[in-house]
Amino acid sequence: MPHKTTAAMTSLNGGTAFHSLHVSRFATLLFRAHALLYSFALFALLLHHFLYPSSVLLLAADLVLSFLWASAVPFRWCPVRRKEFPDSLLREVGRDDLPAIDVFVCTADPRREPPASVASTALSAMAFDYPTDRLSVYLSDDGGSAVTLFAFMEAARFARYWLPFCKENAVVKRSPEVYFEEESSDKAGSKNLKHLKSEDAVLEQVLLENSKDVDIAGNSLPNLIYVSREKSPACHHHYKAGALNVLTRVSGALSNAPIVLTLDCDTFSDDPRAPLRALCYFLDPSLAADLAFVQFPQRYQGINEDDIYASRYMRLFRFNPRGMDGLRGPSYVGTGCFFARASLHGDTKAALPISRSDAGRFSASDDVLKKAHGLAKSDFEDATSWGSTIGFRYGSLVEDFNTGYRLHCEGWRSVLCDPERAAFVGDVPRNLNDVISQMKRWIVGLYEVAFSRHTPLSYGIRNASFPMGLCYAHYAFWGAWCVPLMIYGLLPQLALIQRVPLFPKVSDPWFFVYAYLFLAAYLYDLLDFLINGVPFRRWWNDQRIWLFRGPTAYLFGTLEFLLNSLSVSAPGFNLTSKVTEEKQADRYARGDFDFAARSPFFGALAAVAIVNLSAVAVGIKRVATGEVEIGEFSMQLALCGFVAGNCWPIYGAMFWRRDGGRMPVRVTAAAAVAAVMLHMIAHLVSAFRG
Ligand SMILES: O=c1ccn([C@@H]2O[C@H](COP(=O)(O)OP(=O)(O)O[C@H]3O[C@H](CO)[C@@H](O)[C@H](O)[C@H]3O)[C@@H](O)[C@H]2O)c(=O)[nH]1
Ligand SMILES: [Mn+2]
Repeated sequence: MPHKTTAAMTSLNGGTAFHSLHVSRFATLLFRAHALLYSFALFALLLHHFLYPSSVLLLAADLVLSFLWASAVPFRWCPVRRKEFPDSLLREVGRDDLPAIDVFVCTADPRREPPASVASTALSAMAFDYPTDRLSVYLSDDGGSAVTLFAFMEAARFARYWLPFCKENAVVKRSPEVYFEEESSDKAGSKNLKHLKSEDAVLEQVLLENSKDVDIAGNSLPNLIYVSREKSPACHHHYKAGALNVLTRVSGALSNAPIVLTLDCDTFSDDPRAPLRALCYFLDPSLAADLAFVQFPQRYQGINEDDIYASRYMRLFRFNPRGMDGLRGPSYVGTGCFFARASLHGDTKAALPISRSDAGRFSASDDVLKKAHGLAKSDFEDATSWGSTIGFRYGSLVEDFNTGYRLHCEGWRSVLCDPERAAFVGDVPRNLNDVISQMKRWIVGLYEVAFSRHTPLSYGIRNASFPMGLCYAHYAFWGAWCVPLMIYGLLPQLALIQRVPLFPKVSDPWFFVYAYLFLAAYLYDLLDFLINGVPFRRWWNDQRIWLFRGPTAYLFGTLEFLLNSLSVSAPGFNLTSKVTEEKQADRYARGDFDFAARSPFFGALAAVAIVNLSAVAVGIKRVATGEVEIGEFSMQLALCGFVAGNCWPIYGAMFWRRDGGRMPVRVTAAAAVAAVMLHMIAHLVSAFRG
């Protein structure tokens, strides 16, 4: 397998190159050839539907599949890889001329996001290999928790030892929690967390000030500021986007750095030179004029060997961004992203390029603090453009996706910074229910963009370019996967049991269209993973989880969005827990699926699994007894065999596992009832038609 492709190297920066761009000709050509053939086959498939109509549902499934396939083409059309040369940057610019950086860290709930870990994330950013007189770290605490504030006071003291220690010993892992690999003592959940109470709940506290505080070696420390914005029932607080906008304003008053880095509370820095890498782009005059953000991919720690829940999101965070980078730039993924502040203020692009020596002046005088206080009040944004045309955008649970998308539509660009060694590392949910819940929230948020007046299908295509609009449409309608997955996961199986053939016989030439479409899609996907050095088993698990999302995250997300649209329910941000119970963690480390929750997701998943298992059993029996001819049902049999094979962990969890990760009996029973009902409906329908 060719791991390296021919690389064309272009220097984008006239004199000293701060970065380079590689276009992989081989991969591009290979994909375009594949895309051409595949689109012919898709046309043939649709033609077949019109010549020999078999089922409207299958037609609907194939139409959605075709849309999702076509909208994913731009991701592979001309992917690029970049490289940064921070040493060249330092030689050219010099440390004293680097622009100031404001780092934003968000946290929301001390029970789900242990304050010690959050503080560790902040410390890892404070310890960046960067002049401390132009580095400020802001924490937004949406939980308004006294424990978090206390943890940050301790962190401020600890920084006096930690920063010189890192620098003297050239430590690369600058998250103390990760460095010491200690289990933080209060991870198991502290019950009596006090919430801060002050007159109006806004609380801002400057914990470290560069001009005053020094470490034990006498060097100055970066600024560290704790912010807890005011929340009131009268105003929507807009979740993380609201928190980020408060930080944007508060930091604007205090330090006003031209570069802003956003981090989730679990995303620690694992490369102290990450800011320098981002600056390789921001300080390149040929890019700077319209560069809104430099995105590092989301990467994670603690994923098990085979990555059973496909937590790496290879397509989402690794492959697709490279493709978008060859267009107008990758989407914003919420963390590990450096912004040009000007782009957040909706400033005209003339405000850029960032002046190199824009050190920003930190001031925390009483006047400034008073002003900042007002900026964090809950009603400050009333009748302003915050969240609509400036700052992080509101109206979607995926504020990151929405914000990046809108910036691209406004003409800004972005760059993917994807060094070999992960620069930022975060946590993944370690039980299946959390994994699915997280994705369900994303699906709802993505639909909110899909069906807004800024829908990528028209607004996006018009404003961000045709291929960018398609990429965004692909994501925005991600939940639509539930249509083909549910239909292909149930209909052919139920029809098999009712003796209704749905697909061409093996002897029929049309059979090859189906076979080709399935195999080519699967093989190409596998190739994508293998070329990128991902072992086969991880790919296998990835496609399995994709199937599992059909009756769970995709379906429930779609239904939830529908209910929200009808105002039956309202969107909510269910925070991903960063705490895993010990037994769950053990199961995850062993690579055992965790079905312990009494979750409707598992009920739906198990129902589909039971239908497929029964179809396999009945189908094999019928073929063995000569009741049906195998050629007529071969595709239906192969399909339920394939799905049932993928469902193996579900059968284990229902029938023979005895450990804590097995499926609750109630869930299994509910699923069995649902499966029986599906069979009855199928029976009635076929009786009615026959
Ligand atoms: O009201 C809120 C809700 C969340 N957060 C913070 O937002 C971050 C992300 O929340 P998390 O529960 O970890 O969501 P995930 O789904 O794991 O996060 C992914 O998806 C989010 C929504 O698209 C992005 O914001 C994140 O960057 C991205 O990593 C965390 O630091 C939270 O503390 C807040 O500050 N206020
Ligand atoms: Mn997260």
